[in-house]
Amino acid sequence: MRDEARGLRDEGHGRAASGPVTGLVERDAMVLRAAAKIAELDSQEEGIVFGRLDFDDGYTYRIGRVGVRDEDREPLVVDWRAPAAAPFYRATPGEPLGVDRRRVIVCAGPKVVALDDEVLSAKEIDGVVGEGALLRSLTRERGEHMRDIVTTIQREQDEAIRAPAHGVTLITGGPGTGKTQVALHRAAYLLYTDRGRFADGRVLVVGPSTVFTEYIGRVLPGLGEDSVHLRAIGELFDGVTATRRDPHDVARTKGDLRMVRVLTDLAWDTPPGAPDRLRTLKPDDLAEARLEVRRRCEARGVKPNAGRAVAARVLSERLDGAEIPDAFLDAWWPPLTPQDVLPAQHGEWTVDDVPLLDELAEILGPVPARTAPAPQWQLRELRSGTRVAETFVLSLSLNDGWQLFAPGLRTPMAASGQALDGADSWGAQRWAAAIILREGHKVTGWRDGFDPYGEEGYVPVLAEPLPVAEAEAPVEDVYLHVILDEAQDLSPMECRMIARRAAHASMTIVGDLGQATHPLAAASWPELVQRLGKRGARTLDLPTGYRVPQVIADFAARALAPGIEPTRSFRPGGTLRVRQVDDLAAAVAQERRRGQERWVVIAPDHLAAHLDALPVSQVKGLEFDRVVLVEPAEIVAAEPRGMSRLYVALTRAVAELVVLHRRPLPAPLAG
Ligand SMILES: Nc1ncnc2c1ncn2[C@@H]1O[C@H](COP(=O)(O)OP(=O)(O)OP(=O)(O)O)[C@@H](O)[C@H]1O
Repeated sequence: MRDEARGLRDEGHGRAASGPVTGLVERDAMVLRAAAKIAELDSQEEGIVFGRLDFDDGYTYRIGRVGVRDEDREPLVVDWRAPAAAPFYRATPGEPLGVDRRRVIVCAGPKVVALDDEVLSAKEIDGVVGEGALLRSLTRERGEHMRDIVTTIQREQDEAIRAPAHGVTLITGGPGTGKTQVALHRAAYLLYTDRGRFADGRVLVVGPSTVFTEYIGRVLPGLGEDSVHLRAIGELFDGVTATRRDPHDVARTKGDLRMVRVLTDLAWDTPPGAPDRLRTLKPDDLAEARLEVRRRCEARGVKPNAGRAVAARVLSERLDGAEIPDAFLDAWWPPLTPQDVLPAQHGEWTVDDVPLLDELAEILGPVPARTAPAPQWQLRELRSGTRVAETFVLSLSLNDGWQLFAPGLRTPMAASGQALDGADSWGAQRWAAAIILREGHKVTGWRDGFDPYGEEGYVPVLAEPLPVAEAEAPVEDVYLHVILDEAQDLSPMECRMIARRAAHASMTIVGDLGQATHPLAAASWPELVQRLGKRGARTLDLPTGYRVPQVIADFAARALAPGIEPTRSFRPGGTLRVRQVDDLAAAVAQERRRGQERWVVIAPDHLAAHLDALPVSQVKGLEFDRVVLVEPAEIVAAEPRGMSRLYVALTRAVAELVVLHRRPLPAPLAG
């Protein structure tokens, strides 16, 4: 397959650059496709085969990260997402699906280092080897980033990953049940099943924070998928990256649906710095005129940014038909961006501001593009053809052959990729015309001119004057599938922001009501689904925890909200220590010194900086080998859903949890 891809690339490069313009486009497409394939194959070398299924009818096949076929198109390795690979994840001794033996092949680079076999039939099978693949995977060295689980996906997880794409799929489960993993593998699965539909950024995955997206960011590329958009909630509005959250009381106000009304009033309000007099019109008259403009616009569904003409008419009527100067309108009814209306407080927007900015974008409407005509100087130069400054120019450099310069650039056009040697001026013009056409301009003739270095050259006469560079119209995010992780925490305003992006999309909603900490979190899943503008969902529950050992899970479950089932844990081992201390900082330092192990300290937000710890509000979705958790009572006291916040913090440790407290433990933990 590599050879084939390389052949394709070389053939692409070989297509004559001087041929018809379609040749160039084709060449680019071919080279790009081949490069993508080569990159995919290179990235999947490790573990290209990781499984084997032996069926009771003697049939055997191998499972891998990508499908591999021989020269006759016969499958050598089945892609893990193909229907044929499903028994690898679903067969159990109770329901073997015809599988006699499932083998997991563990590789380091191209070398097989271990085999794990599981016999699913009652028959005697020779040569069974290895320990449980899942256990091995759970106990191996962990890195800073989440790694994929393709080799050990469990049955219920597989069912959630392969649920149909359409409609709404709700995946619930306690901490560490693999919800995030399932969400990411599901994205890869959807791309595999319907690449034509979902490729090119049509799948959006939303996570709670940038720390979290950073942590999980390597999983999809590791699965060979790099076209999925992965965003934190604070990154959904273009142009703003928010990482800090507001205190819970502020978050409660900002997350409330009543903000829509507040923002609407703000959007129609007088912008700061607007003039307050126009001829005979005094401040009160202008304020009244503004209300009238709003009334008329709203009656016709015109948004503020499209209201300039209405504003001009209303003012003109009040000045006996006088024309309103552009300069006045520019200041009194300027086009506004959401950031103009809601400037950042203390120099930065918070995550809770992002849905408000997004709402404002909807209320204000797009900022009208100024359709500036080509300026006079440009038309003049295009007509005279004697200067280069702002148009293309083709010149002959003694050392480098024919070169094409683009408007405003002092270097030859990078897009053309090369200079043309050994051609006469006619051949060079044909070559240049093809490249200029690719840039969107038709050449109708050539005149004499100069290149940016003053060398004589040819300036193309273009069918239309070269337009002044305009800001490109923003590409609308049309997503066809939206995956929400930690969805239990979305406020009504955040749901509106997501619903706008998911209007035409099917959805996967992933979360755990037991970990809901937002003051306006939905009380139930149907309520959340409704907030997202959807109806009904197929629900899949993940019952088994793979992160937290049972001792820690049992302790954490004491903080679990009533009515929610605790998770049964698969992970063995684990230790838990709870210590009351006099001096928290000294105790933390002492824990940090213990052994060579890496400890992560989680503390109430207001103590975090002082203890050089992670603020408890930022650990959702993350996991660490060893956790020191400081002062649970203050975590609980800090916010209305403090107990759920504590539950999140208690369920981050994979191996060891130490709880340090000076104040008495919260009642449920002490019990
Ligand atoms: N089938 C599996 N094989 C190997 N490891 C797994 C499997 N399922 C889950 N894990 C591991 O368990 C840990 C928890 O998974 P994940 O973070 O997806 O859980 P979660 O349900 O999203 O947790 P939380 O609710 O706390 O965010 C991760 O380290 C993940 O790699």
